Amino acid sequence: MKIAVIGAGAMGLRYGILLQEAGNDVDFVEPWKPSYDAIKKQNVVYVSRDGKNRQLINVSVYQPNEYQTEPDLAILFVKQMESDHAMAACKHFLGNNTYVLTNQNGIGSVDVIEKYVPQQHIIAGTAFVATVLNHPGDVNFMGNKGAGHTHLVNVTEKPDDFTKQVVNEFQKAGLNPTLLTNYMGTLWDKMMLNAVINTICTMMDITMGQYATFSQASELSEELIQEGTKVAEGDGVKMLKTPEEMAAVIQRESSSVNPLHRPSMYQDMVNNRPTEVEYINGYILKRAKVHGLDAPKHELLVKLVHLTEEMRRYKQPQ
Ligand SMILES: NC(=O)C1=CN([C@@H]2O[C@H](COP(=O)(O)OP(=O)(O)OC[C@H]3O[C@@H](n4cnc5c(N)ncnc54)[C@H](OP(=O)(O)O)[C@@H]3O)[C@@H](O)[C@H]2O)C=CC1
Ligand SMILES: CC(C)(CO)C(=O)C(=O)O
Repeated sequence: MKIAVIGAGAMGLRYGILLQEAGNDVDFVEPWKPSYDAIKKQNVVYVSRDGKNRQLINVSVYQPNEYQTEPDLAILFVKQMESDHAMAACKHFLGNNTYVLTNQNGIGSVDVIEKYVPQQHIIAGTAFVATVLNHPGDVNFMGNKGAGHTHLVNVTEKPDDFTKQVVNEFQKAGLNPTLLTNYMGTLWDKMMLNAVINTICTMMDITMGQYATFSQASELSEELIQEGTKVAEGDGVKMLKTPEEMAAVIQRESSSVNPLHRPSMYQDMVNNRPTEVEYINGYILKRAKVHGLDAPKHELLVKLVHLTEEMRRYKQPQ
């Protein structure tokens, strides 16, 4: 399969390299100039696992304006707030048959992608996969080979033959995909995990494994998920799991799958970037307001994350 990965950051590199190793023809199209320059100069990407066994992987990287190949599949893996800019820069190579796939955190980018490709050609979903970008062109895959899993779902909720081929390629690449047919339920499911783990680990400056050792972790996770679930129900979304089941997933992902990981929101916070909180807890809040519902716990978390973002200006550089 001809695949163009839009965004050669942490997750773009992880998916692209794994799909390349599984035999696909993968190019990286990188709108972020410092990353493009670094990869082009090195001519390779440095890949380590849990910070060890650093290897060199050959990749092909292009800037959007120089890329003229029409891929079967484009995978969008930039931060939510970069989605529109990246899609606009890449629209010239998206052909009538190209599908666009996103596994970004939070909810929002499908609305952006719909401006550029028809709904029938959008595969959404989520990544239960932890990755850290040390520097442009230098990535750390957290977890052992084959760690993590993905959920894929058509926006139309009608899986077609091409989507099944994508699932097959994800399987070969060790991305452990499950094909689902509940579009919004799938996105909300992962968003609830991020609304707990990303936000709390960022605020508390802790790893996922450390959160799992908190004596009231399950209770706290469940409270936040319950509040979010009421909003999802107001939106007519059928959640994939009960709040109890979701809290158990968070506990398992934190204690056994990614105990050493500091979620991507934490990485944004310490690197002085805006976080994606508005697409996660902030999304819950926005939908609550539409339905005249309250979501005070998520509202507080959003404010605290923004407070921390703004207060970085008083911190001394390390
Ligand atoms: N990392 C993870 O473990 C996971 C991430 N995700 C999701 O995947 C998506 C991509 O995230 P991730 O791979 O972590 O992040 P990236 O590695 O792509 O991005 C990290 C940072 O790199 C810089 N950057 C990258 N692309 C651009 C650009 N086009 N323009 C300007 N700056 C850029 C920005 O930092 P700066 O402003 O400092 O230049 C950015 O915040 C997000 O939606 C994320 O939530 C989902 C599951 C797991
Ligand atoms: C917590 C994790 C790795 C999901 O498994 C994630 O989505 C992130 O770091 O943003």
